[in-house]
Amino acid sequence: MTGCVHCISPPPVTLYTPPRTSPSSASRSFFSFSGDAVHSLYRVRRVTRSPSIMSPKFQIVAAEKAKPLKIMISGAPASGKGTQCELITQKYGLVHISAGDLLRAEIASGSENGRRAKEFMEKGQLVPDEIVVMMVKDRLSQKDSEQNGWLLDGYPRSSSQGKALKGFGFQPDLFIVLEVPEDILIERVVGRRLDPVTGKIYHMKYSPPETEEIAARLTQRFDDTEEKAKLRLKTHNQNVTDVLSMYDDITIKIEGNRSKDEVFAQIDTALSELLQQRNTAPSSLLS
Ligand SMILES: Nc1ncnc2c1ncn2[C@@H]1O[C@H](COP(=O)(O)OP(=O)(O)O)[C@@H](O)[C@H]1O
Repeated sequence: MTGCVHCISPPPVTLYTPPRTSPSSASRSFFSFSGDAVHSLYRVRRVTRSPSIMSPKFQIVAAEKAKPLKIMISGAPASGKGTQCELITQKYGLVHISAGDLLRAEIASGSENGRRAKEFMEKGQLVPDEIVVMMVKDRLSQKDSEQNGWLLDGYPRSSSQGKALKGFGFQPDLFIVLEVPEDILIERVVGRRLDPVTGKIYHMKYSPPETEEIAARLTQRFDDTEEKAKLRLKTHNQNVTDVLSMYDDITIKIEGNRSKDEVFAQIDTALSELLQQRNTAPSSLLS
């Protein structure tokens, strides 16, 4: 990556000046925080010509964005993935890529792939790889995902999908697995509703809509009935062990049967630690 002294963008960048006694540390990275959001890591290195506008000998010569975070999240139906994804993307600025949402968009488009996908989704089964794999790959390859990092939700759900992901060169940094007891999952699924206007997810018992107006427009996913949720859960249980075994070394299991803030606090800690590790290992980070 190349850059120039005038390319200091985005703005919340702080100069790092290494101690004079340690010339070897003239190249280093650090976090740039703005409000609540972790924006990026930037490399600061020594420049040979010292321009007059900046008195230290060190300045940002390239607003080089370090490798963005690549996170996967998994969990049974209604384990809280959607809610946590919203909180994660708000704070970390990652692109949320939900396999289920991509498939629902495909159905809504009226395409042949969408029609076929719906047949499997109705039965709570996995949609065949020939439909899902390229759909997810294409989304991961888009510029925003490459630049900002991604949060992959509901993918991979089988070892063949995991292998395909690896084959395309997508290597996640962390695999978050939400664990929730089954009886609670079913109750969560049947009470779940979506506000099509705001995209907000409600639960008729645990987080009911604020107004009558919102209540009147709420929709339910076609596969959020008890019968279909049980089928989805069965499919999930059949596949989860295979997928977990592929990502043993980067998996964190989170107890999902807590308030959304408590669950997020655990995830947030893991992500902050991950970023911190990168901060203290700059060479591997920026290579
Ligand atoms: N990676 C995937 N591979 C195959 N089918 C998928 C995948 N992700 C989602 N689906 C299909 O979409 C349905 C809905 O998925 P999703 O929206 O993630 O909800 P949930 O995880 O609550 O079942 C699944 O039951 C399955 O039929």
